[in-house]
Amino acid sequence: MEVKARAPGKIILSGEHAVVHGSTAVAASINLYTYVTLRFSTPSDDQDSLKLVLKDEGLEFSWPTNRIKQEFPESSAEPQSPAPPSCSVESAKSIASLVEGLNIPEAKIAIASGVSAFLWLYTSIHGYYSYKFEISEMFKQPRVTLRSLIIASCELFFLISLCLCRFKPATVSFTSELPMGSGLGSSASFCVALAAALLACTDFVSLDLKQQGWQSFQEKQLDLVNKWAFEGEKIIHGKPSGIDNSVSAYGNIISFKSGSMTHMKANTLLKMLITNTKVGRNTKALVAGVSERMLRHPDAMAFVFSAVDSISQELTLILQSPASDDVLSVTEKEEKIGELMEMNQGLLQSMGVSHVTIETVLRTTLKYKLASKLTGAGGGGCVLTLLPTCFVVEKVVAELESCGFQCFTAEIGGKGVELTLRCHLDLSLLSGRITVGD
Ligand SMILES: Nc1ncnc2c1ncn2[C@@H]1O[C@H](COP(=O)(O)OP(=O)(O)O)[C@@H](O)[C@H]1O
Ligand SMILES: C[C@@](O)(CCOP(=O)(O)O)CC(=O)O
Ligand SMILES: [Mg+2]
Repeated sequence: MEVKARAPGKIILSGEHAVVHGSTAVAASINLYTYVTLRFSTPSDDQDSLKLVLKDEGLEFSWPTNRIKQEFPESSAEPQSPAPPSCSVESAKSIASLVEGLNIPEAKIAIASGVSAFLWLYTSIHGYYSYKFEISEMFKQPRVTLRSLIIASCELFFLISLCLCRFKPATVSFTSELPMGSGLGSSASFCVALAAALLACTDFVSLDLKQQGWQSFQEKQLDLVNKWAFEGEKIIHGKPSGIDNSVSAYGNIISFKSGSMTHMKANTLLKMLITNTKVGRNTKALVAGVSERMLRHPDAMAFVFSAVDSISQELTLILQSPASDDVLSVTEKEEKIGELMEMNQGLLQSMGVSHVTIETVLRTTLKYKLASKLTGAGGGGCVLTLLPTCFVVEKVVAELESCGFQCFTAEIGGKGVELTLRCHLDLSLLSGRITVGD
């Protein structure tokens, strides 16, 4: 049995950093995903360890399940509510000890926080919920077919093996279309995809085993995926606002303030060029830098955050206004959005999160009368450029790429996290190998 989940990355149209301090921000999902495949071991695998495979990095880690049990001795307390707990100091120490022994190459040390978030979500979700043990609906159907029998037996076999031990041996593999650490929310999509795959195996989530292809979660289940992913983001970001995991979980375009969000179907079709400066940076350090600046200049920074809030609120109104609004034509809307993006960029500069390469992108796109702003934490990473309707993009892309940057466009505002199940079963009674749902 294999569970595969995919969770999208995001762009922030306005409000990054300020959103951490309570301002409104507007973000949209993009059609670039992190994929996770979770496969619990079967007796024939003869594997008593938890394996993490980071395909893009060419890295593989593994922990014997006994070692994990040693670090996380059984908790006698039953969970009072399904709400996820935060990582305690004690658990953080256990995770650090599990990560320490891995000898992650120095050049790739940034992924240590991702590995820690992985261990936290894996051990917590395992320890917190019981695995589902329900006989397939198919048995209740009047017509029992060979296919329904195979799926039901497969399900039963899988569930029995899951229930036998607390930290189940498994292989968890990740691959992503998102450049890591560049402002497109790879950390959040990593946590959302993982939380979704893990929760899909618990009694909290019911999925249609008969359905092929990607399927979405019900709203209540999605809320839980989002809450767990937020706990994972805390391990990577330190102090996340929650906007990245929310947009990755729910998709769409969202207006987000202090944990509450408004989902928007954009009535204005926005086309954005994304330019990756390829300058690596770390969201945790940048967020901490803005907080320190706020401590040094609380009054001035309060005005900056309040200005960002107004920008995001105005942007929300424009995005929500009807498509055929006679008052605001498409061109007027685009001009207003571009201006708001430029104003936001100015405020991000005053927060100290721009970068010389970001400034180069801004200068280059301005030559073509295009408005741009950094997206995500800044300090390098990606820049957004609004492409007005009918704009021919080739020349500006060529100029940006001649500076060594990488340009691409992405569809925005699509679906959030989704998953798919694959069920394999060897039936010794039958001579051949039968694979169901593959
Ligand atoms: N596919 C992945 N595998 C392992 N770690 C990941 C993966 N994607 C993201 N991460 C973790 O998230 C970090 C990047 O997050 P962050 O600095 O917030 O940038 P962003 O979210 O914009 O990509 C990485 O350094 C790593 O620790
Ligand atoms: C800077 C911030 O607003 C967005 C960070 O996005 P990213 O990790 O750079 O993709 C932080 C947050 O909202 O948690
Ligand atoms: Mg991030």
